[in-house]
Amino acid sequence: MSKLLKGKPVAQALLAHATELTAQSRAKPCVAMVRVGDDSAALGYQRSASKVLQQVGIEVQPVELDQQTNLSQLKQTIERLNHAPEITAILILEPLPASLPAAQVQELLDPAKDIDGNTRVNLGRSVSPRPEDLVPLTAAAVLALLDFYQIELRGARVTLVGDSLTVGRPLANLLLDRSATLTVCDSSTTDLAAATRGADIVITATGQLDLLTAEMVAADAIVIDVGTNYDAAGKLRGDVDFAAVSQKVRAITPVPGGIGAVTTALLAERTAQILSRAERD
Ligand SMILES: Nc1nc(=O)c2c([nH]1)NC[C@@H]1CN(c3ccc(C(=O)N[C@@H](CCC(=O)O)C(=O)O)cc3)C=[N+]21
Repeated sequence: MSKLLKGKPVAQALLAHATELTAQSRAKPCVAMVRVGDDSAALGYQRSASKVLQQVGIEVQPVELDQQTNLSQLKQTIERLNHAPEITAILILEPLPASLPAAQVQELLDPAKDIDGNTRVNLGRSVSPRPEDLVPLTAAAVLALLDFYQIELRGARVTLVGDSLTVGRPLANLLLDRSATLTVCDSSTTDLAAATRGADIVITATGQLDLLTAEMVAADAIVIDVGTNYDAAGKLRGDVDFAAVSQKVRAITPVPGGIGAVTTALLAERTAQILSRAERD
């Protein structure tokens, strides 16, 4: 049985900092959460993120729009939030309806309020990140967890499975910035198992249930599961066949209770930081 790399203790440290900053601020930070339609992944994230934000004293303003909302209507809403002084940060929940191009919609955000780090400006900052940058949030959560458990990246053979614009690409940048020896795989990779077997650290961010099986990993590997999928029974599961892989490897993140918990805590810490910096400057 491997060591469990739990997200909870990582999240606790981030949430304690968020609580402290929020208590010191004159105004109350507020996150606008924009949801279009009723997708279950968007709803699930809205629910867990709202709970965590409110726990540390951050207000949440849900902005719930009809499934039929068009791009120009959504643009109006986002521009209003960009200019609203009481809104500290804006999160546009994905997936959006197919009629709305997600990358184009995220690009409407003021990069200074783009808490999830989806605008091209914030994506670009992942190439050479500074501590105050809003680099893509889930990618930053992976680094926060690796750092908390003092997992060395310099010279480590890291195989990243998944090259999405929201997670894989920025995460690749953050890993390269730490001098990892990086392999990036996607759905076109011809021999995925060869790439994962040779890795000291395997990171999955694909949205494919049970993509990573025990035969695909070395016994001394560290496995980081960024996936959030729902199985046939409606249970939250990652990309990794956890039952089998956790019997074999050195260390592994659980789902739930792994990267997801760090992501929501980092969301809270960042929001508190935006307001506290604005009040200081
Ligand atoms: N613009 C945008 N950015 C996202 O980052 C984004 C998104 N849209 N849409 C949906 C997916 C999914 N996602 C999750 C993050 C944390 C948990 C999370 O907090 N999970 C907890 C438990 C939650 C539970 O038990 O339901 C855990 O893993 O321990 C779940 C899912 C972010 N996503």
